[in-house]
Amino acid sequence: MASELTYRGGAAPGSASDGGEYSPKPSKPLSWLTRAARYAAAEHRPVFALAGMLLAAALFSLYAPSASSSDASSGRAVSAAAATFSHLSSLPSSASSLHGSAGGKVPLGLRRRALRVLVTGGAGFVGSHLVDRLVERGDSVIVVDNFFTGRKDNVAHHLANPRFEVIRHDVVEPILLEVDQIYHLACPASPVHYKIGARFLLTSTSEVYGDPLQHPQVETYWGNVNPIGVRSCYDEGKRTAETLTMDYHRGANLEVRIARIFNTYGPRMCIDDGRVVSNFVAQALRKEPLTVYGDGKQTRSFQYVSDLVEGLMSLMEGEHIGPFNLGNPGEFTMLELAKVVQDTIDPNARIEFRPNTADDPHKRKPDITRAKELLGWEPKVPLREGLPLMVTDFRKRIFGDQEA
Ligand SMILES: O=c1ccn([C@@H]2O[C@H](COP(=O)(O)OP(=O)(O)O[C@H]3OC[C@@H](O)[C@H](O)[C@H]3O)[C@@H](O)[C@H]2O)c(=O)[nH]1
Repeated sequence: MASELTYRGGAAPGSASDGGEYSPKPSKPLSWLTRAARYAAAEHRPVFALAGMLLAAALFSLYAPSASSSDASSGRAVSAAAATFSHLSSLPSSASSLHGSAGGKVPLGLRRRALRVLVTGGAGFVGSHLVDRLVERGDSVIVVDNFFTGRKDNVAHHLANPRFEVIRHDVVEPILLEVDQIYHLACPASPVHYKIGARFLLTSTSEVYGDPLQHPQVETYWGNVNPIGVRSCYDEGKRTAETLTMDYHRGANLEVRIARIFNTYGPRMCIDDGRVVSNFVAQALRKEPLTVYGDGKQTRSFQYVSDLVEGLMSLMEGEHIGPFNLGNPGEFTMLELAKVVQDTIDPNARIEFRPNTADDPHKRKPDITRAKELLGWEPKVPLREGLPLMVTDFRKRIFGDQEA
């Protein structure tokens, strides 16, 4: 079934490995024409040359509409959440151009055309904040979410908006959608599933650095990950997703972007999924002790969700593939974080030490030089300003509106 929906572009070109012949984005677009003409002249077969020209004209007219960016619907690439990676790598090289078709800079004075944007995992914590910003700037947004961890409540305020759609769907299954951009925030068992023409942004993670031996972490660092440990499915899963994303870029000329997201917090975060900020905030509000794992001296860098959303959008709209670290370089030990939570919610909140989990990274802090220079992005909300905003939301959700 999946394969039927996968690739409808004609015969598969050769793979990149078969003698380097396959070049998804030919640097000399007319070289084939010269070769064909030489061949036709040498073989005295003008009829074949004529047929070749007709074929080229037909292909051009087929492709031309998707290259236009002046019209929202004609410029929209057909995106089919269908392909397995092996199928996707056989897409024709003309499926997308690297720059400009899906976003990009708009000259001053011209109104930016509205895009149709797919956000997988758009009912989740980060996804729903991203959806808010995309709707706000005038785009049409389609959310695909299986609601395993996402919540309808997170996007309920958009349901009456004709520019918003939500589809209950697991992204491991094929789906056909027409979009310009794809923000892939869902974290499925198997990674990218989209055929293409749309620009694809993978949300990877700081966990690709594992328990890092370099500090702070720069994007060029390859990481220190235990391949068989209890957290490997997440770490290695995201590393594989990065690999496949880049393979698609190189092999199928897919337009891609990769973000490595560091610890993020804010309103709408899952209350009970065990992350440290949500745990501490919920515990302090419920008058329970704050559970500090290990000695509490391990560090993390905490980014407010609106900063992350701005970073993701700058990455999607910009011209650079990445990977880019998106995180707040402000570094805290877990004991320091507990202190901020005490100061914000309840100075009398007790701390209880618990055994730490296996392979817990000892420290983590993003080097964001690359994002600053190439995306013009840096976080703006310090922990002590962002945390109270999250606390207001948690208070409402834990105790109900009346006690907020
Ligand atoms: O109650 C708790 C929970 C967690 N912790 C500690 O807090 C630290 C952070 O733990 P979290 O589970 O919040 O987050 P982690 O840094 O381990 O992973 C996170 O990082 C980057 C994201 O991409 C991942 O999605 C997210 O899991 C760890 O050292 C953990 O041991 C506590 O001290 N107490």
